[in-house]
Amino acid sequence: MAFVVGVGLKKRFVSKERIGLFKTRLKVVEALAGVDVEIEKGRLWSLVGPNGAGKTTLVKIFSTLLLPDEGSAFIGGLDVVREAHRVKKIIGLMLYPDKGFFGRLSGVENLIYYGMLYGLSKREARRRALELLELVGLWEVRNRPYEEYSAGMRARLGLAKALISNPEFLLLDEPTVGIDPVGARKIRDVIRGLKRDGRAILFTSHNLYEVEELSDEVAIIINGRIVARGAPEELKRKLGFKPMAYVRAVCRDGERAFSSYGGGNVLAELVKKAAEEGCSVIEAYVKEPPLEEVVVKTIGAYEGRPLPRG
Ligand SMILES: Nc1ncnc2c1ncn2[C@@H]1O[C@H](COP(=O)(O)OP(=O)(O)OP(=O)(O)O)[C@@H](O)[C@H]1O
Repeated sequence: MAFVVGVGLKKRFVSKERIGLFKTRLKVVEALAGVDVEIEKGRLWSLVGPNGAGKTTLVKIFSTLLLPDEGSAFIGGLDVVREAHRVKKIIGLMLYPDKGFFGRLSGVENLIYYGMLYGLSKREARRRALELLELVGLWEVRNRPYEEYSAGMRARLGLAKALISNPEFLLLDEPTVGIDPVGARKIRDVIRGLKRDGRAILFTSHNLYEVEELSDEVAIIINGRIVARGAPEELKRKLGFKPMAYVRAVCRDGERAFSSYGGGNVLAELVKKAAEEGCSVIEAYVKEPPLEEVVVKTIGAYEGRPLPRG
């Protein structure tokens, strides 16, 4: 059994919708319509999809902040609903935006506070806080009050907070939003290190380049239903996206380009064809379709179409 398991998770929200100056009606939103999840230790599982698709709802269920209406979820064999207090000890959550910090306290003080909430002694919490501030690149500003932190610094502190209890399962909801490119790369390096350490990670991001870089498995969610899933390359093939082989060569009549859908074998054929035509190859490569194209086209294909039953 995988370390993190979700089976048939469903969640509905009922809210009031204003339909006139004084009139309201009840609106039912099916945020999750039967979602299955499996994440092994040392693996990163990404959930991608449009705004309002249900990503944060799933993150909140696994982090015990929301109860599912139906289905079950387990982390390390612990039931997320019935054993929530034990689950909280083995997970780390980073939500965007993180509202759990005290504005007047410094970064280090905020982390010490959370470390002590997790049962660390003050000395141990301080040691861990300083280690994490270094890890996420906040060492220089560790003593500045949180209210003076920029959006990117706040996001980094959110990641440090998620790591304070040395969790086995990390839930990272848009961890690089608002972080500058250099900082985002550093965060991705930290995430890679966490995977190597054997932690299971549930990750959401609208930055599909980073999703492709980090994920072992990607699930595309639309209107609370997962419509496709698999390792990035597998997902592309399943959805009919193929790599393209390109060859650039200098021929008697000038420079020519040869291209065809396919991988290494097709590339070898193109190189052979160029040589047979008396050309000298100057460049030969296979280009994968970016995950972004695959996800955007998949979401577009479902627009206005009834979704498969969850
Ligand atoms: N507390 C709530 N009350 C009513 N509706 C809610 C509530 N929380 C979420 N929803 C609705 O549930 C659906 C799923 O929301 P969710 O926040 O999970 O989406 P998301 O995929 O994380 O979106 P985003 O990419 O914008 O963060 C949306 O239609 C949202 O409006």
